[in-house]
Amino acid sequence: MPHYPQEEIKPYNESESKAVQVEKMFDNIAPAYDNLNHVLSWGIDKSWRRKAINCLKPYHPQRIMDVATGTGDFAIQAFTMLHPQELIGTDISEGMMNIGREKVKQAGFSEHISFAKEDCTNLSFTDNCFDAITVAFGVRNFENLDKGLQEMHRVLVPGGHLVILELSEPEWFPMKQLYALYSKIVIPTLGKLFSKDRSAYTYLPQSIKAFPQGEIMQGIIRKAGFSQVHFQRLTLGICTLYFATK
Ligand SMILES: C[S@@+](CC[C@H](N)C(=O)[O-])C[C@H]1O[C@@H](n2cnc3c(N)ncnc32)[C@H](O)[C@@H]1O
Repeated sequence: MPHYPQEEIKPYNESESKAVQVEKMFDNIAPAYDNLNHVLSWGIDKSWRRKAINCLKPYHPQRIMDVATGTGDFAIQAFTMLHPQELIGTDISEGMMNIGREKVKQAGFSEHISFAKEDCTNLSFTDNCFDAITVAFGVRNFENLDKGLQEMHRVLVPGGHLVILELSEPEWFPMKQLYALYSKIVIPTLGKLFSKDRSAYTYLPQSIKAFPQGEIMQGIIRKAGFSQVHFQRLTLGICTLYFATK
């Protein structure tokens, strides 16, 4: 049974599970993902990622997992800024990770960054084994948000940190109105043009709209067992950064 509205928003149909459809969708759009990502966010996603990784700098995490790593941008950026001994990128889409693997190889980081197919709502790792976990634009896609957060909490060491970046809907004029136009017209049109998968880019704004934001998401993260949960709205509320401690 879905607990939150976004768990009912699925890319293609009502019959298959959200996880199966999300995996298919990201396998489909993988070749277009990086270009579209940077075009749709006007490149601002890079500064959001830097801001998120900077939260971890004071703690010098040595073993990091980048959940929903996709094509590996966040993993590569985190490795470059934090120099951990080990960084594992996990995701349910092999199509996305194959592009990430190639980028990691090109960057010469293959010894330090690895990839593994893992559903975050059922991780295969033992308890207390990561110093930090990052997730960029991933939690909105989980079939069961509570389970995903509980699993991340389980595999973090006590005192370890979780950083989440997620897209959000701006609440105030004029960004609220601008974003409404952008998400209804620009995102689906460009998405269809570049990726040939119109459903994927109507799913995107619908899932952002349904996803719990700000104080509500803060409460959900606390409920999974985290303490000191803080959040910060970025770029007038288009994105929100959450930072929590186990
Ligand atoms: C929008 S992409 C984000 C990729 C990357 N983090 C970035 O910043 O560009 C979302 C990713 O979440 C992955 N994903 C969705 N549900 C997942 C789950 N339950 N467990 C692990 N990864 C998941 C998708 O396969 C996809 O690669």
